[in-house]
Amino acid sequence: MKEENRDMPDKQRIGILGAGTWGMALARMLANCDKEVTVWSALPQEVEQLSTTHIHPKLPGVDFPETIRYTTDIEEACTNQNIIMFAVPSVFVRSTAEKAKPYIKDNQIIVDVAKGIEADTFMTLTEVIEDVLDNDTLHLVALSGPTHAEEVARGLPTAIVSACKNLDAAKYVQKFFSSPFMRVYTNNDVKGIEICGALKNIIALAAGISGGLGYGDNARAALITRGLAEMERLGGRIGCTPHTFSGLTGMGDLIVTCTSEFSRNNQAGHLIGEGKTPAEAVKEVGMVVEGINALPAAVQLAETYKVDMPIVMTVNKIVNEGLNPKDAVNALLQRDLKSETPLPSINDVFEESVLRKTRKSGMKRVITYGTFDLLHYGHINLLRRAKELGDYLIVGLSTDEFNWNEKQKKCYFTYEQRKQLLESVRYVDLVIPECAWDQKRKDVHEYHVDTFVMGDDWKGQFDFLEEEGAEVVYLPRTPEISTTRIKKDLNK
Ligand SMILES: NC(=O)C1=CN([C@@H]2O[C@H](COP(=O)(O)OP(=O)(O)OC[C@H]3O[C@@H](n4cnc5c(N)ncnc54)[C@H](O)[C@@H]3O)[C@@H](O)[C@H]2O)C=CC1
Ligand SMILES: O=C(CO)COP(=O)(O)O
Repeated sequence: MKEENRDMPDKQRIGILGAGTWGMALARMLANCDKEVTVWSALPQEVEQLSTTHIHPKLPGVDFPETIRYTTDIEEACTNQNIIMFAVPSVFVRSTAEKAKPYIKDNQIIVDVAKGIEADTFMTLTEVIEDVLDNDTLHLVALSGPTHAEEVARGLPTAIVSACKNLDAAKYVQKFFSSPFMRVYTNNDVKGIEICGALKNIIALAAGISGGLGYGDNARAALITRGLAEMERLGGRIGCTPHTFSGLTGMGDLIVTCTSEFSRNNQAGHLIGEGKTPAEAVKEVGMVVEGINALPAAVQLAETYKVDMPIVMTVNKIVNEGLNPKDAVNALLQRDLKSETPLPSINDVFEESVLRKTRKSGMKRVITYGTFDLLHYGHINLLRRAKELGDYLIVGLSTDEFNWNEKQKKCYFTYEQRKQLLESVRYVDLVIPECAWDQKRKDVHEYHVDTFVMGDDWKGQFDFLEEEGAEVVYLPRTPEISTTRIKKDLNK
């Protein structure tokens, strides 16, 4: 981060995009901390009302400093600012970024405080902004935590997290937003922070629905705890840091949203539990209910990553498929009995920590696929050369079902036996199941693969993986040996 861009001669300045309750609560806090605050809104009547009354209709009893400037001109809000902050509801983040794009300078710090995941792209909101602005010099920060606008606007103690891959930018935002009543922490797990922010809203809908049905604190505590387990499971598969989920943006925000009378998601859920339709509930709340917006992406992510998320799925059935809330809760309770998540083994922890590292992290990951039945020196030659292309070798091992259904091939050794053999080869770091031809594209992303390796009998057939960012290498096979040959020779 170039420090000189932050050295502005006068007061520190911020342009806030969005004049809802959260944008305005932060505008008030920052203006009271002597920051120069400009608030942009897409709605001219909102700008008119705020600049004449200095009152926000959804934050009654809160007065806003007259120093705050209001505008409908996004160029004015984005020009010459230390920070530009996105505070519009998630569905408007992309269109607002498109409007702001011409006025964003290099090295700009951009903070997002909205919580959600875009429905069609499954991008988190800093990813959406990054996608639109398409400028490598920008610093994108997610600012998130258990922070109801109604309390921040009244100066009540609050803690929040400034998350950015660039520590200097995270610290800059930490300092900028620290106030006598707001304590700001840093974190570099941006994806984890944003996944937490989006998913906790869905769990809060569930908590509200439960309350609306007349269920008590026990049910709410169960939903919070099991909801957190669902968030952690998905986060773990995506590669987020486990600790994030027990932090302010995970457990903290989940607690506040599932228990507070101020929560829009909790309120909407309550109304749905009492029998209102989701549309009626959203209308009655009168502010954005992000849990509903986040449902399509959450469901898709759970299905794509094959993560069990029963609470999220149940809320989706109620909100989007018209399932009766009472029946839905009964179905949730009647599921197969199981244990609470077991502690991962030391090996799992190690694998997780390796696989979480993204490409360009310095560790080069290689993947290869095959059946590896009757493991022989030709296999070992291939595995050794594959490992030499990087630091960490993953083997996608064809399952017995896949071999039988797709290749009409029956192995001598079972999948578990073949897996055990491969795991004892010193070149192999991880064995994963290969269950379908088309999983390779997904694996390349999920395991942050740099190099895809196959024997040269497959030459040309996997070149399409280069589009996914992996280098594709075909290694010459050891000519005189193969499993088929061994079987044939033994049958002589
Ligand atoms: N309210 C809260 O306590 C907190 C909210 N958040 C997040 O902040 C985001 C905003 O939430 P709120 O301020 O509560 O929402 P809100 O419902 O109060 O925001 C409505 C605002 O959206 C803006 N808007 C309306 N139509 C627009 C358009 N076409 N284009 C651009 N902007 C438009 C307007 O300024 C309007 O006032 C959400 O993602 C929410 O999850 C995060 C933390 C706390
Ligand atoms: O994110 C929030 C509090 O941290 C706001 O949650 P609600 O949108 O449910 O009010």
